[in-house]
Amino acid sequence: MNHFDQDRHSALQAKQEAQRIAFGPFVFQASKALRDLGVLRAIEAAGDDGLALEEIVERVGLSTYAVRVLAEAGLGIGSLVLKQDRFVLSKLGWYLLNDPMTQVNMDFTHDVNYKGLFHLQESLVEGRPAGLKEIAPGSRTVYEALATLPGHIRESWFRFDHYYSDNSFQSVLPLIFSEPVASILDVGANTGKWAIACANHAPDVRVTMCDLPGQLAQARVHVDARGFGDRVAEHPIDILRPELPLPGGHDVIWMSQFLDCFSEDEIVMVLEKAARVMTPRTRLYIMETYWDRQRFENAAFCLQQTSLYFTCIANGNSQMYHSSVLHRCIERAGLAVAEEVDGVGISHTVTKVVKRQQDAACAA
Ligand SMILES: C[S@@+](CC[C@H](N)C(=O)[O-])C[C@H]1O[C@@H](n2cnc3c(N)ncnc32)[C@H](O)[C@@H]1O
Repeated sequence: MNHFDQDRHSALQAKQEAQRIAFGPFVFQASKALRDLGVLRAIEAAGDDGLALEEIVERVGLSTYAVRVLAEAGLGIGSLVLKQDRFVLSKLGWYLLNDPMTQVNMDFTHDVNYKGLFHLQESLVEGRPAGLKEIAPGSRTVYEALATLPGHIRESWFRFDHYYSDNSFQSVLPLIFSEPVASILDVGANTGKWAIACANHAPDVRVTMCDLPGQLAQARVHVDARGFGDRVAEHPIDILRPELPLPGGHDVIWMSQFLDCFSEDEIVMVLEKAARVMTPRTRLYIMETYWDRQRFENAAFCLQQTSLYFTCIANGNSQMYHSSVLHRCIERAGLAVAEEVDGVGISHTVTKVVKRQQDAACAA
């Protein structure tokens, strides 16, 4: 879906939008302060009558000055409306306050990215995540630091990651289990949520979780707590080390929000590792969010901006890809797309990948 083939702004709108960008950090921080310091909540509770400035002051316990600058910023931002000297919550204010997706995105932006984005240009020029030092000094990638990030940063990272994939897990299970599945290899298992979802869905299925050792230690705790310890195994791996193979013998290989963690050449290397352990009957399912496959422009916008997190914080060389890039990598790895479903969960595409027919014939 192409949402980006028109210049839709009039000159006046374009100039206005340019000022929103010029003051972007002000708009973001003021909105977060209006949310976190209780101003939006107090105004929402007053309903259509809204609140006068001093009434807000009484309810939130900030100075008149602090409430005035914040509330006036909210007018320009559009989260508040001023009616007869009373501040009323707008629809935008309601979303900032109550919409789970907006909350997850704002907290991820603030806790994980905000300070690091100051180093975006350095990251682009040098090809490394120059902003990562703001949250994990001394780490090469965010993934090796995940298990040890400060609590609130870690929490915002995981809430962001899971908000999108959790919503898709339930809807994709029937697709994966539409053919007989005895064992699944979950590459990039993270906290073990997919392994748990599979074990819960199919009473006999066995799952092997692959990830960096730090993540697997956490995943193990979650899996055991759900009582699935006997059917879920672990295979610690740094997938980027070329000499380390993936374990073989699984009917399904599952990679959810995993390949976007790598550059194109690295993706090909990971897919080649998968291809080496695939038989003609193995299905590799890739679940990703492609910005060109989004029904809503807003979703594509979120993904395009999220790419910059990969540039500046995660690893400096990956992104939320255009689907054609992933298709090219699949082809380069000697694999073929058998089926593809868009619109899974909030914004995912699930691609079923198999060995190319002539390669499978040779292997059989
Ligand atoms: C964005 S998370 C996706 C987690 C999960 N599959 C989901 O759908 O929510 C990516 C996962 O890939 C893992 N990962 C990143 N680099 C890795 C590497 N070099 N080797 C193994 N796992 C890695 C991370 O630790 C993380 O758990």
